[in-house]
Amino acid sequence: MHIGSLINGIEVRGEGREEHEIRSPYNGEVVGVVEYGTREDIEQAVQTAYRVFHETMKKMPAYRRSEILRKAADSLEAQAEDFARLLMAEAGKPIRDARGEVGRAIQVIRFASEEAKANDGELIKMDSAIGGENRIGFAKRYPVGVVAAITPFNFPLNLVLHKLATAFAAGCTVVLKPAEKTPLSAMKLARLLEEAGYPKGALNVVNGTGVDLVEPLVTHPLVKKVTFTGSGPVGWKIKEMAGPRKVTLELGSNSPNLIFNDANLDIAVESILKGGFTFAGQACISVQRVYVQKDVYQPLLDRLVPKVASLRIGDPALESTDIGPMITEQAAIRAEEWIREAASEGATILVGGERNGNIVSPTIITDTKHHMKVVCQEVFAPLITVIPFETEEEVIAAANDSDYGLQAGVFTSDINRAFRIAELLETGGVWINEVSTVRTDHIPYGGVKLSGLGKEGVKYAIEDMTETKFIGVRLL
Ligand SMILES: NC(=O)C1=CN([C@@H]2O[C@H](COP(=O)(O)OP(=O)(O)OC[C@H]3O[C@@H](n4cnc5c(N)ncnc54)[C@H](O)[C@@H]3O)[C@@H](O)[C@H]2O)C=CC1
Ligand SMILES: O=C(O)[C@H](O)CS(=O)(=O)O
Repeated sequence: MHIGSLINGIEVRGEGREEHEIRSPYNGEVVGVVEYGTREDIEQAVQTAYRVFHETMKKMPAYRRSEILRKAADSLEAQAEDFARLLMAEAGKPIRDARGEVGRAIQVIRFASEEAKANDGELIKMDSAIGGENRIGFAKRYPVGVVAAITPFNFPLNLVLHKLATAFAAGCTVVLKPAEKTPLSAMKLARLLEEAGYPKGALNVVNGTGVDLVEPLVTHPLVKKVTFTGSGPVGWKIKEMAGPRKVTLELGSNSPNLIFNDANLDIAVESILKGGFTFAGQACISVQRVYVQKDVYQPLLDRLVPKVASLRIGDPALESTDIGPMITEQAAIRAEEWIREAASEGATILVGGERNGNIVSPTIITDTKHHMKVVCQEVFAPLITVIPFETEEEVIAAANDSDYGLQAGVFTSDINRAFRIAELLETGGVWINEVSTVRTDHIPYGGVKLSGLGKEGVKYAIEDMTETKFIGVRLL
């Protein structure tokens, strides 16, 4: 696959644009070539998106947007295996996980198709206010206009769709800057959406690095909303750049998962295994800190360690592979350094801790201290720390002692405790008897503290791509 950027339905390439190879994170094979767009391409893309918003999208009825999205979902379903193989090739995602991502992406488009037809406002009970008698009031939502979308490498299809499908459902137009490590699936998706009926220029994609392209994109006067998913420092910098525009930030975390002594340990172990190691832990809600009540600390480890040790590491193309490569060797080296640093300060590596090129073996660390990077920062690698606790108060304090707050998991069979803790955890979402890593695509999703700002989840993302206008009538 050789791609450029997509502006007004035309793929722009050549004319001095730099070529970059996309290589498999697993074996370094070239899987595609991308030509980086320029600042001028950003200008053209935004101007196009602005024109198409006013000339076309504003006139397109909701039923038509819904139909186009339905067609896009059917088309993605028909090409699901091709997309899964592309995700596997460019991101190094094990094929079973890649298929899972495509399955979710299809659902995202279907949810967006339904939401395109949902109510876009509410009736206000005007006579609740003194002086409101004899009046009718509406709060009606309108699309904001041009949305700038910036996305990360780890879910290169689904997280892109969380922005593209929702913007279209809302009636907005988009300029997308996908992750430079995974632009191929984003471009294939853009073509699919146009074939399904997105008007030319409703979706524009400019490929290249964030350093080069994001500032001119998010500061453009015609951009009304910025939606970013990626790492914290970049996200908060973008928010500063975006000034008065609406901004959604979906950022990282070091998710806490709490296992009480009345929990079903088999379920907890299976869930941690999946939630801590899927896609080599490169998910922002990956299980990172596992707090286990003292009575069940050793029994949990006795069950978990052999299962982690038996995870199959290797070629993401194989159906049997559980753990593939990390996205780059630098990312794997960083994880290895953090593990070594913790070990040198007294932590115990119960399993894993080794690196071979881009691959970090699945790792469990115990005897950690709170200040260690593997505990207090986002590891974004196949690594969990397991920490004992005694009381409910103690574990709530420990879980909340974090700069992040995205999602958490609590395992207990005491429903009163479950709700008590859910109220007290400082995160955007809490699962009971499920790990932090689980996300269905229609729930409100987004962090507090340094984990982000605003919510995604189809309906919630759409709300954030609209402005509410009040319209009142005085009955004469
Ligand atoms: N809360 C959420 O929903 C999610 C959060 N993430 C977070 O994303 C991170 C991993 O993804 P990456 O792709 O490595 O993140 P990243 O922040 O490096 O890149 C994300 C996007 O920002 C752009 N970018 C990078 N550096 C930039 C700069 N200096 N200025 C402007 N733009 C820049 C990139 O080109 C890319 O499009 C993790 O921290 C993870 O937790 C990932 C997925 C979902
Ligand atoms: O959609 C998801 O599963 C997550 O948003 C991906 S990530 O945020 O965990 O990276």
